[in-house]
Amino acid sequence: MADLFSSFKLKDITLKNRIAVAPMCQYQATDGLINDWHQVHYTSLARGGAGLVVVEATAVSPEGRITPKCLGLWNDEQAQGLAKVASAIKNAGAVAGIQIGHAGRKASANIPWEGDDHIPNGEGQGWQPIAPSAVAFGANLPKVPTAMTIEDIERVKADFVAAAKRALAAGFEWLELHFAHGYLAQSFFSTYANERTDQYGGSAEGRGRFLLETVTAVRDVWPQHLPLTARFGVIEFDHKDEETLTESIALVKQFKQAGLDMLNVSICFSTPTANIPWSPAFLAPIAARVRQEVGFPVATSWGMDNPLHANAAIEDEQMDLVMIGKAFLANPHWPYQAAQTLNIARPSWVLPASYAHWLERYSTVKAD
Ligand SMILES: C=C(C(=O)O)c1ccccc1
Repeated sequence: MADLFSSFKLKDITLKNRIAVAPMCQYQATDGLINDWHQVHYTSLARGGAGLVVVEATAVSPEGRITPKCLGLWNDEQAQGLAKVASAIKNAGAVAGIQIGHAGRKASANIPWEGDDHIPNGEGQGWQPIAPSAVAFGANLPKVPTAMTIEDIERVKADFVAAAKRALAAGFEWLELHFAHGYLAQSFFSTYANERTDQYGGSAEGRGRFLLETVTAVRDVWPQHLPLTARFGVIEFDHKDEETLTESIALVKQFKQAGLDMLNVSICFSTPTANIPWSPAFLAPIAARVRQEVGFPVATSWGMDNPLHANAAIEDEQMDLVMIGKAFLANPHWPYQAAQTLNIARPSWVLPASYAHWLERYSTVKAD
């Protein structure tokens, strides 16, 4: 029976444990380029003992950024910078992953601690968002986006393909498509956002077409021996959950047929009216249902910070990988804390030798 510290092989990539650092936007970039913040941030997380580190939502085009301070992978200079991050993650003993996405109607926003709202037209570094339909998210993101033409749709799919190629060239070995959290791909599938009457709207098949075509197009350029994954919201918590789950799982089955290797199960975040039942491991049963019905590996995050919950989710085969987010910001060595909590032998050795040696030696903790 696998546990949190069992290895995990997906395609030709083997993770040393089931702990992944979830992608978490840092909002520290200028023109989509990394800087010292990202280099230190990801290197320190990778040294913390996780098997996989997934770099934050990285935009496939300038208008695909959530905020002006988001990372990008739409040019070679950005890829060259990210190559240093990928190398540092791998040198620290983790697999280097990256999430690529497009923010859609949630784009052109101020960073969370500077408003977390759409940048007013004509002010600062804002731009006009694009989306499946001219329907605003609402609340703090009231801008009405421009409805995408078929040419726009083709361009954005090509942007995903180009970003995937750049991620590969930069040395990443794990790719996650950002299909969650009310961003562009999620919004194509959402009836809250997609009012199209063409082949990219209407039925669940029509609303899923952009996502499925993007998986197919990226799979064609992402090597078969490397994991291609997606973070996808399968539940909205809007009192229509069974309908959303049923439609979402049917689409995920098509993703699998198109070559997706794993799903990072998340929340739709397509409407400000959702009532999310925040609680420890609350998505684990949802992840287990996707894993069971689709028949491929899943991960999830949100409330998985307790090592006992994370370990149980793996032991009980609810999921194959646990995505830990905020807990890593509070403690970059979370795997060491988890190893102690789970009574793993010589827990300090989940960390690099330069740390493990001192943590284990001259211990002042009286052995039982
Ligand atoms: C910045 C986010 C992302 O990149 O997905 C996000 C947005 C909403 C909730 C959680 C995370």
